[in-house]
Amino acid sequence: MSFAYFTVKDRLPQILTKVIDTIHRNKNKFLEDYGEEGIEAEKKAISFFSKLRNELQTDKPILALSDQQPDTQIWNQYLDYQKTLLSNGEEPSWFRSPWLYVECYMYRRIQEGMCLSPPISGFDVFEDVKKESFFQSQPAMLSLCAHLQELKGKMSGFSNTEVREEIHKLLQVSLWGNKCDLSISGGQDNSQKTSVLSSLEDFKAFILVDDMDSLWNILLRNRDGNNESRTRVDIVLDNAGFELVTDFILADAMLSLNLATEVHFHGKVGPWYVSDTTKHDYDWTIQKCLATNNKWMSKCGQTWKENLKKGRWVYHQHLFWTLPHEYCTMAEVAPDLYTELQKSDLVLFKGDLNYRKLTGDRKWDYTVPFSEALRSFHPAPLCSIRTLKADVQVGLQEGVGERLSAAETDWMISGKYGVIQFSPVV
Ligand SMILES: O=P(O)(O)OC[C@H]1O[C@](O)(CO)[C@@H](O)[C@@H]1O
Ligand SMILES: [Mn+2]
Repeated sequence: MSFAYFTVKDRLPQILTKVIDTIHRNKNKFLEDYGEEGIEAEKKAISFFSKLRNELQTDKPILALSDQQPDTQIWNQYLDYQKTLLSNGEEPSWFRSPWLYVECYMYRRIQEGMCLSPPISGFDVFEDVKKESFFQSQPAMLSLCAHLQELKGKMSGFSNTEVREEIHKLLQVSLWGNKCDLSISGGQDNSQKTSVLSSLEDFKAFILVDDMDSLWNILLRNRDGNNESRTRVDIVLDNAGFELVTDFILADAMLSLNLATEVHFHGKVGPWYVSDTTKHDYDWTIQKCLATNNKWMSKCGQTWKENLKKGRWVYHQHLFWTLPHEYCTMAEVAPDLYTELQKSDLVLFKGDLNYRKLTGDRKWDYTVPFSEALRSFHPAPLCSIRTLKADVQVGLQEGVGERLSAAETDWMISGKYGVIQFSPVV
């Protein structure tokens, strides 16, 4: 049984069941906020999601979206396109369509279900689990915040070698932070319990592609350049919770160590793949850090808030990140976003889903160069920072993929391995 099949058959219905439970559990909140209308909406949403789960489990055709959102038409056109790929008038269905498309489609249908259930439409069905995962990983986050503040205290005398070592560390922390997504665990707790910093050396053996020095060469230019030089780094965010805090720590360090002058973050417009970061999650996380009674963490929160105010950090959102499209179509489907990314000196793509979209989720040979798998997607020098949770991997040395496959059947989906994989503009 392929991982794709297992996902659609077991994991996605499980996530829908959790969504239904969550809405049911919040019934009183809806009653308090909206009275009887809130209760009616709760019923409507639950019946929508039960029906959706049934469509999925019985392999019904993929339906066009019926809400009126800015991306509705694009989704429906994409469905029409999927139809053209099938011969003899067959209809795309849940089990007979590409995994990437079906999985994205399910999350888009969840948005549709909420959208069609006013007045509770603004309710984020994954907010509870995202918050819980933040609180569960708080000890691990605290130790990272303490580490960062300590670093700031001593970095003024740092040599480039020391700075390099530090940024390598924080890149790895951000990589392993990607283990903590809630979609792979079907919405179950998957938080970080221990400090990653102390385990980095042990984990090194699991980094299959390590291009950290290519990033370093870009960042070093800013540090060594004159004061007027500007270096913009973009981070295409993945999960809220522990991973987001590791990304904040990395972004903060890049500014503080004078490796970048501005960091631009890209988040999702709505709830996505359970734990993906929305604007609300982003602001909430900074606010929560700021308000804790731990002095290191609250100092971090304060700095991050100021960074936003002063424009050193910028938050962006774009519909494209929640479309099913692979990134080689970005220039055509979302030219404005492509142009925005072209302004960057380095774009970091966090997480597994981004990797699948970068490579088009194809069955590439393990040794195909990353730049080739990106096809025409080269807006700026870019890097994927991702733990392996889906069966696509390129850019490995000859024989490595085969050796791993022989030794561990689940090496591509366990999240145990990771890559920090760079592509220049070619
Ligand atoms: O949060 P991430 O790293 O993008 O992981 C999400 C991944 O989890 C899955 O749902 C299961 O592997 C994939 O579809 C997806 O690529
Ligand atoms: Mn995710």
